[in-house]
Amino acid sequence: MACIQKTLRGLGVLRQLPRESTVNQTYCRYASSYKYLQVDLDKKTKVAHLTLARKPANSLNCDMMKEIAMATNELDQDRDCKGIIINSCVPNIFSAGLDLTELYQAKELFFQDFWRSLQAMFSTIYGTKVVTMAAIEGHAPAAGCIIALATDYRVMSEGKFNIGLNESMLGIPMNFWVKDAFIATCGQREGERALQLGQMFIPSTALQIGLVDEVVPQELTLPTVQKHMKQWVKVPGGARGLTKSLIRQQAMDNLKAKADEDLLIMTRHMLSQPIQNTIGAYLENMTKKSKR
Ligand SMILES: CC/C=C\CC/C=C/CC(=O)SCCNC(=O)CCNC(=O)[C@H](O)C(C)(C)COP(=O)(O)OP(=O)(O)OC[C@H]1O[C@@H](n2cnc3c(N)ncnc32)[C@H](O)[C@@H]1OP(=O)(O)O
Repeated sequence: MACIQKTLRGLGVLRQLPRESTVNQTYCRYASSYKYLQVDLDKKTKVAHLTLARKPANSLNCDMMKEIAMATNELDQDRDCKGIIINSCVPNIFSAGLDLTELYQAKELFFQDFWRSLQAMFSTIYGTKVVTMAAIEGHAPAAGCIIALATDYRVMSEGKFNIGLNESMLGIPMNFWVKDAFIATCGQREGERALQLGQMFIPSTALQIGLVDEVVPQELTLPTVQKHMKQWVKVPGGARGLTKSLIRQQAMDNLKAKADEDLLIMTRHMLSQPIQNTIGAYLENMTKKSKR
């Protein structure tokens, strides 16, 4: 975990985090400092629920990504926490991805903070030693999919939902750590196809390509994740955690070593006029759609 904290500090995201939860009860809430999350730790089961709570679509603004990194880091350090379930309180939407309103016409300094927060959110979830699982009860495009990809196990709801990395379709070129996470999960061939095409998948196809581990009726999504979590946290934490680090350390090291380069490249792309025009047009379409 020292490694995650170092990365977060390096990325300028880690501020003063409370070392321990303030309430010493069986069911403990870390709520006080979070605006866009609900974080509950059940000290009996040692499982936390980190619920994305930014209506209307859980689009990830800069502050929300910082909160997710901080909450994950806080839980990682809590001896009473062995597992984190990430879910959403917005019906039918896990997360709509990056907040396009913050990306549109962003100033360079703000964008840098934004992108570092995205890097930190991913690396904190990806690098935590505790078990992480995603209950995807709705759409999970782009950065919504990235949150899910960073976890250890993903259960998605049946229904007319989409998950995937549609960046190419938005004119946004893929970057290395998202590509690596996708390929580590779905394989080289699927990566070549899905990432170039910016493909989004319905739940059954996401299951076929290994992007999610299970698809179940919506009302069973969270209970299914809770059931798996119960099993995973029974495995001796030291051995499991070290095994997880062993598997993920190379990717973590790469991200740390090349975070500045990633930021430079993405700043150039994301603030370029063609991508800004695409984001502007996309936002206009979304506004028109919601007025209908
Ligand atoms: C580049 C390197 C690789 C990866 C690094 C990470 C990069 C990631 C890039 C991104 O994440 S870009 C964002 C991509 N996201 C999307 O393309 C999804 C856009 N949204 C949708 O497709 C839909 O909103 C939905 C399928 C998620 C939900 O559909 P529906 O239930 O019909 O809701 P609405 O479309 O009416 O949306 C409700 C509400 O939320 C606003 N909204 C939705 N998505 C975003 C967003 N990404 N940013 C900001 N705001 C968003 C939408 O405008 C509506 O707002 P109202 O005020 O009109 O209610």
